[in-house]
Amino acid sequence: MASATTPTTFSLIKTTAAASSASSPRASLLRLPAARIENFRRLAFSAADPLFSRHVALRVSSIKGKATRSVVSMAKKSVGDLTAADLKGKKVFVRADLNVPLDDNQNITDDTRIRAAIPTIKYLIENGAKVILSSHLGRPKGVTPKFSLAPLVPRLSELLGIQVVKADDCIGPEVEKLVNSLPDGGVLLIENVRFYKEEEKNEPEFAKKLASLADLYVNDAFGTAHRAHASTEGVTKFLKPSVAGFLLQKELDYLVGAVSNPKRPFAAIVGGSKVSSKIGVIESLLEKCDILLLGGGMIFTFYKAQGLSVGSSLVEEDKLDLATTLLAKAKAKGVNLMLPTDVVIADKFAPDANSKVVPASAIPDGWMGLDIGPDSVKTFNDALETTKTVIWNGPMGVFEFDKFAVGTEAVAKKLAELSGKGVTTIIGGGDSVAAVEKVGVASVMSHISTGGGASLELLEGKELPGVIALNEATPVAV
Ligand SMILES: Nc1ncnc2c1ncn2[C@@H]1O[C@H](COP(=O)(O)OP(=O)(O)OP(=O)(O)O)[C@@H](O)[C@H]1O
Ligand SMILES: O=C(O)[C@H](O)COP(=O)(O)O
Repeated sequence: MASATTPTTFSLIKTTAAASSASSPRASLLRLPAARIENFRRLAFSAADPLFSRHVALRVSSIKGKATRSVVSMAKKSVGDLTAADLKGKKVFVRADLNVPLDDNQNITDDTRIRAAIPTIKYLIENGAKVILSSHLGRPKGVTPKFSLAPLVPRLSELLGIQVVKADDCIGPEVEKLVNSLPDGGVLLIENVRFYKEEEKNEPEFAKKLASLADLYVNDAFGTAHRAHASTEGVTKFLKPSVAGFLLQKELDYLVGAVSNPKRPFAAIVGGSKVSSKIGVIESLLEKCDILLLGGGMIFTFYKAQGLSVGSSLVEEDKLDLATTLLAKAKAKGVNLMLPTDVVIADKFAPDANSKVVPASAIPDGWMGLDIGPDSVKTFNDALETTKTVIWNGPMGVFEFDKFAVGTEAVAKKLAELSGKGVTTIIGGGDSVAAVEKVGVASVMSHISTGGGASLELLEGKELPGVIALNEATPVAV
């Protein structure tokens, strides 16, 4: 049975580009309340976006039988589609991304990814499944004790409310023995799959061995969904059904659904170190957003492309033409692309550097820009005031140094304020998530992605191998 907070699907329409223009989904709208018809139109319209049509379907949900709102979901079979009848006594291979940071004493310093994996595991154990839980940790070359998953067992057990059993390997007779002794509703954490080089090489024989432990497969490892590895992609060839976990689904709902089909005005804030690592994201967002705010180290390449002096700020000389092209593209598309008007400059790259605020056009030689200035914060805040959807990827400055964290923290605070007013706020992973957590406003955002690389690839419009490999959801006529 679905838990009280788990949306229960009572109708599902696969909104491929073709389906959205066909008459059947439109006809099915007639049975929906007026407010939800508008929602549906928005969603169906966005099916013209090829990424949306491949990853996303319309899901009309109910909680405890009460019709709620339409939410977008991927057109992949979900763990929520499996009932107790499908799961009781079944061995379920769950791939999660439990790649959490550990300190020198093997203490977990951020358990976000463990907490994010819990709803799927809980759903499975509450429905009587035997869960074989797998993950990678770090990038080990062969068996490396410091990358063992053992330190995760106490926290997992605490969050699940049961004692999680740990295997010393991820394949082999000892693991099989532990699987066979698992009770219904039990959880076995198998060892780091990356202790075998075959994992990252996606070797079919290794995938087959992992798959042989279970009856069916759930992928909830959003953070690793951009990797075609044995435990994320290879196993799906041997386990049917292979379905999406709740976390994977939620990430796609926001990073594909809400972005392809935003409530407007839609603003994107892109920062980070280099323009070269964000080209794909900027180009993709330029197709969708109304306002694009740029910050971080990349702005100096844009300034220099416009003929400004940037002192010793970070510049990618080989991307000057690209910056000019992106500015022209934004103009042609009617996107309001805004660069910071002032910057905080430093006399060295250090936390205790001397600093001052100058207009973007007045960076002296020998000084480098490490944050956006107060005027820019105000201008950005004013621009964000009117928005209904905001996505943020990449810090505004070198936020690791307190002196240069002001711009990034101001954006985090503004997004928290907007979230409180009903604006959809999506934080796209990596350093921006760290910044939001540092400010203590993570819990108020609409969605905080658990994937750095994976969220970036999704925002670039790429398909994720770990998602593509899953079974399609069965369309249900309304
Ligand atoms: N003006 C600047 N000069 C130099 N480095 C900067 C500047 N502004 C931001 N950075 C650096 O950019 C880095 C983050 O860039 P990155 O592109 O990796 O962001 P991200 O996309 O949020 O993170 P991830 O790649 O982990 O998802 C931070 O370490 C920050 O210090
Ligand atoms: O931390 C991450 O981004 C994911 O766990 C993927 O890790 P990887 O980059 O080592 O594949």
